[in-house]
Amino acid sequence: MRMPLHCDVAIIGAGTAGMAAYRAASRHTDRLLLVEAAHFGTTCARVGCMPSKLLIAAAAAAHAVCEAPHFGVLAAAPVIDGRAVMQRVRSERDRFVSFVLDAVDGWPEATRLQGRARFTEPGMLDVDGQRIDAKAVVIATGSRPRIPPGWRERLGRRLIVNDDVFDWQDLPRSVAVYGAGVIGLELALALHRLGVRVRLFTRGQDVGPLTDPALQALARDLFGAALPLVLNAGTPEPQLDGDQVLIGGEHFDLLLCAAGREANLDDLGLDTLPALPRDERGRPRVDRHTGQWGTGPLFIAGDVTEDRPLLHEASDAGRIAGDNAARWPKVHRRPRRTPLGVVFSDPQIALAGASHAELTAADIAFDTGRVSFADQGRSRVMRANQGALHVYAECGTGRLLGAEMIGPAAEHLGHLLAWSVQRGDTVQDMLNCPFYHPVVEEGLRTALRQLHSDQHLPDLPLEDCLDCDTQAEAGP
Ligand SMILES: Cc1cc2nc3c(=O)[nH]c(=O)nc-3n(C[C@H](O)[C@H](O)[C@H](O)COP(=O)(O)OP(=O)(O)OC[C@H]3O[C@@H](n4cnc5c(N)ncnc54)[C@H](O)[C@@H]3O)c2cc1C
Ligand SMILES: NC(=O)c1ccc[n+]([C@@H]2O[C@H](COP(=O)([O-])OP(=O)(O)OC[C@H]3O[C@@H](n4cnc5c(N)ncnc54)[C@H](O)[C@@H]3O)[C@@H](O)[C@H]2O)c1
Repeated sequence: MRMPLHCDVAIIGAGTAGMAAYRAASRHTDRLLLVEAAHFGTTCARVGCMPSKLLIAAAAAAHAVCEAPHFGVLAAAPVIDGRAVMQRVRSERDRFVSFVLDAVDGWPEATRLQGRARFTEPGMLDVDGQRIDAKAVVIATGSRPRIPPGWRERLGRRLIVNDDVFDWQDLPRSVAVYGAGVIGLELALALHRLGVRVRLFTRGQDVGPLTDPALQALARDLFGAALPLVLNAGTPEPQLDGDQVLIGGEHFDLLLCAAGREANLDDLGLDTLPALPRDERGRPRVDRHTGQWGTGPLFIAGDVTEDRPLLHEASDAGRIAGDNAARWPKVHRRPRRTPLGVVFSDPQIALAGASHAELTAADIAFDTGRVSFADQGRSRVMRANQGALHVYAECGTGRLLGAEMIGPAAEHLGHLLAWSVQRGDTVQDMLNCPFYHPVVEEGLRTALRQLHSDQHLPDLPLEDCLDCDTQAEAGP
């Protein structure tokens, strides 16, 4: 039996959250252990954010060629060299991963351990036979794709998940995609634009994360026109037919399952610990300002918590958890940022601040400012004049609460809106800011002006407000 390793903080999982936890904890102690079961390099760099955006960039290049004739620029239909597309995706992906690996390699070797960690009792872990005795533990084990029961057994290697896509040597001829959440939507659109025969199936009728019913309906229309989409498919029963997958009466080379993700919590030996608080859906009930789970020296961060599973959130949560694990028992409460989510589809989607669903569920009285991009000047110039933006502000004060949009430049407008929500701006504060011409942001100004006029808030003194009505002063 090997002697246990003793440390102040053990971190399980070397993804974005685990690495942030390691960096934060290392400011307090060098008695650290970072345990990784599979690959160092993070989900984001290896099989998530970065390679998916590389594939989307190739799809955008192909789409631009298809669009060129609409501008009077004649171009032949693009020829997609699938091997070259995937070569660039893999080599750029490897470059991003190498930066992460360089960071990990820069940390003392004695603080890194390869193996699968499980609790055997509070503060005690087993990593493939090596015992670890830790004063505090951070769980940062991420998540994995959810696969309907029986699909793996039935379809074998014809069933794939996002991880598999980015190791392709060439593009396949056809892919059925199941799940129209963020991953399904981004990958299905990219593959479709790269000439792969795609059909996107979704269990219900929602496409992407928009919660505003009018915008969700618009998303269904826009994406239904952009690619073959089957709504309300339930949970289909795909079959293997020769070397093809048969789903919805159609054959495909592959079935890409993008039906959400499951937290990597089940194989951690948590049953050896005193009961930990969970919500009604079984998710960890965590104080997101401390990262503490329960009352002892146990912290948890990143996608494993199923709370805003995004890169910047995993990084923030990891930092808070690692810092507090090392400070234990002196736990500090830290602020969190305003929610911001972006989908890199075309058109893009953004959610900033509180969503329509959250405002409605919380029974908050809010007004909505709306703009359609169909006739928005700059959007039309670019032939990107699709979609709409809804901005939500508190009744009575005009304080900006949140926004949802599908349309051009959503990744940028989403940032402006999230920053304004976080600052506590009112609609008037935003209208007081400069808007250049001609830019997509002018669409935001239209929505804000409509919201301001609908809210019937008293005008500010004229010396404080350039936009305020001068009628009263001017007289009849
Ligand atoms: C296809 C895709 C695209 C995405 N695109 C974006 C995007 O554009 N923008 C964005 O903000 N977010 C995006 N995300 C989400 C983002 O990648 C995640 O939020 C982030 O990577 C989560 O980091 P994490 O540290 O929680 O988990 P991970 O990075 O997954 O790290 C968890 C680690 O824990 C390890 N582990 C698990 N169990 C154990 C164990 N028992 N012992 C030891 N180690 C263990 C795993 O091997 C893994 O390395 C995307 C995700 C996917 C899948
Ligand atoms: N651009 C980005 O920032 C980006 C890109 C990709 C992923 N991500 C992050 O990764 C997370 C995971 O992405 P995702 O697409 O896996 O999740 P998701 O929550 O966005 O979508 C999951 C989809 O699967 C469906 N679904 C859920 N349970 C199902 C079941 N049992 N059977 C069939 N369908 C089911 C849902 O209805 C939904 O359409 C996202 O929530 C997002 O936070 C972000």
